[in-house]
Amino acid sequence: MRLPVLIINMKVYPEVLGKRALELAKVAEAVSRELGVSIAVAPPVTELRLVAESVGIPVYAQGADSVEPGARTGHVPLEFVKETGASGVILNHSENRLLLNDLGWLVSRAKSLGLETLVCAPDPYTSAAAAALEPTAVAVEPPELIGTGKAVSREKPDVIVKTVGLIKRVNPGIPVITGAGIENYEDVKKALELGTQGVLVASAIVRARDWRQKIMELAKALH
Ligand SMILES: O=C(CO)COP(=O)(O)O
Repeated sequence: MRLPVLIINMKVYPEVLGKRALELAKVAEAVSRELGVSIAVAPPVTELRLVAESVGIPVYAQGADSVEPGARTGHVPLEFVKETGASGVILNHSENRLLLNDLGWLVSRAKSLGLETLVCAPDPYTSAAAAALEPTAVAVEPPELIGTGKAVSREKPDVIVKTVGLIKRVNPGIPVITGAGIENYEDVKKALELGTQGVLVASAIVRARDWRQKIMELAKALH
């Protein structure tokens, strides 16, 4: 992924049901082109192929299961994510947590498949542990701020600073991203000032009345 980056996690909000996910991805692509900034999208799994085949910005799966292809009803193995054309996968999101063993397995298997990995973690020490697995990037997201509109960069700047410091000690090559409650231009600016290389945003964009306006506002802070 090109840094700094704005990653839009669409989750499964009703606002992105069906083809609306592709519409949002197209708005993100247009803004990325206009501003020349790096924007990635993570659509619902049911829309992954459609979005990956239709836009020229990086598309991430919101998750994957730690299973090999085979007799696994209802699971999503990494091989199936890769085949949709997605370029990466979000792992261990607070709303979809994994066991450490499974996370380690997924990160290394993704690497061998050529898929990028964004591993989420709720606090600085867990983030440092995630960095030890050598994913593409780590995203620190205090779960209590997710979806609240209270930005991690405003409410808990110490969490970001500590995470950046710890990860530097574990592996200085792993970029730190942050998310939770990010709402406006200032929240993104502050996150970057505190040493991150991007933000992971959901509700402020997905639930905005005007997607383009909100994505523009947040993306401009990456300049
Ligand atoms: O969970 C998040 C992104 O992965 C953050 O969600 P919000 O932007 O809605 O707080």
